[in-house]
Amino acid sequence: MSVTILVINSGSSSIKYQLFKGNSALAGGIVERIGEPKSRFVHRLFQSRQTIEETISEEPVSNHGEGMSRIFTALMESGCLQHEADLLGIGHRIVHGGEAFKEPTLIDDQVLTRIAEIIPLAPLHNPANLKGIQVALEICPHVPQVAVFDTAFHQTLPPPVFHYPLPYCWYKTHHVRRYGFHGTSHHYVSKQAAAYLKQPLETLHLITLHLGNGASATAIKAGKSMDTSMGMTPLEGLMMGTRCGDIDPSLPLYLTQALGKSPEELDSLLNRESGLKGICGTNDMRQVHALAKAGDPLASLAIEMYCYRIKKYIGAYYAVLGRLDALIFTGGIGENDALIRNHVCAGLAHLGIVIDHKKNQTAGHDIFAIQGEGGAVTVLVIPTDEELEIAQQTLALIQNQKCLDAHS
Ligand SMILES: Nc1ncnc2c1ncn2[C@@H]1O[C@H](COP(=O)(O)OP(=O)(O)O)[C@@H](O)[C@H]1O
Ligand SMILES: CC(=O)OP(=O)(O)O
Ligand SMILES: [Mg+2]
Repeated sequence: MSVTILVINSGSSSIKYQLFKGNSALAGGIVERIGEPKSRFVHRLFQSRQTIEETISEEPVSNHGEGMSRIFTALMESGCLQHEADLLGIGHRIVHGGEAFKEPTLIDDQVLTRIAEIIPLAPLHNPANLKGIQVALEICPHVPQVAVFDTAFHQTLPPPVFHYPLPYCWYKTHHVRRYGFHGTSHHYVSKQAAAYLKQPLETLHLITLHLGNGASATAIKAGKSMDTSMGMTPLEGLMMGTRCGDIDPSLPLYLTQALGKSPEELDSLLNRESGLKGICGTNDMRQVHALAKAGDPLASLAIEMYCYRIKKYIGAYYAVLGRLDALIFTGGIGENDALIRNHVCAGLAHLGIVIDHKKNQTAGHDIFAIQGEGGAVTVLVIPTDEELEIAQQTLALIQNQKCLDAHS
């Protein structure tokens, strides 16, 4: 049981987790609605990436500390862990690493302070991520803990891409720039694509589309992020489940002046009440399709807007890359939604993007190619696995550190 890594993704009201032995996930789950009267804890055991057992508990979980204790108890009771000391390390997803963190980092007091300093840039995500580290440190003070940042992969963005056309001093004084997110996912699927195509990542020009609740597109050249649709925060870019993505920056000012909206109301409006939900009332793409099928014109409009905006980014990133070897769909929608993939790719034959409708209907857990005849661009559906990527990066860093310690 020694090479076991626990991955924690701690959000404001939930903790997601997965326990890995090597590259195999043994168990995982989620504690959600923490602090609310109706919490829910789902614990699953896996074998060959399939769930073989699922336990659901609806007892209240009052805080993150209690949530983490429940996770450890479940891991021990199900025999996945005998003792905390069986863990070689714990990897934490941290959404915002600012400019300070370009790679996975071993957590110490100084790192905790620096993550806390970045809170103003990611007020929705970083406080909850920090909380996850704090409670994991309380439960496992002797297990090495590693922070893996969503922003790290995008630290290669060139200056003309990451600067906003705003007074330059804001960058210097307030770190105002584009950072990009979902980097762990974009990085993971780009490596998977290279392995599938049997070509070195360094030779490939790729566009990766992470379409989950949050959604982002990235242009990747020679394994490096050259542009990405999210910006200083995960609000910029594509239309998302509840986030608006790109809008006229004057709009919040207009809403303040015309409707007297406060900053808090605007934050909630743009982050939680917009996107698919804002247009047709639900952020669940499956429900959007059901509504559209039943004749709801706003659900059809939401689907068209969603796909149109992705198409625009594909065109822009094609121009950035100069050549496109593969277009990659991932995330809950990208992996499962043939209709969205079809709408996104429709009319892009002039860019070499053509879909085979039969192949596009494939469903499964593995990578599959869906390009059709005459399409010069390979189109791939690749299940993302941010947790596995975090586990691998955590393990690599800890093993490297052990080597360094042994030689010092
Ligand atoms: N079979 C499916 N068909 C269409 N959409 C799906 C399917 N399964 C999940 N989704 C959509 O995926 C989205 C959530 O994606 P996911 O990557 O799980 O999100 P998160 O960003 O929370 O990790 C939701 O909009 C959900 O409706
Ligand atoms: C950064 C971000 O948008 O993450 P998520 O998709 O998990 O909300
Ligand atoms: Mg996800």
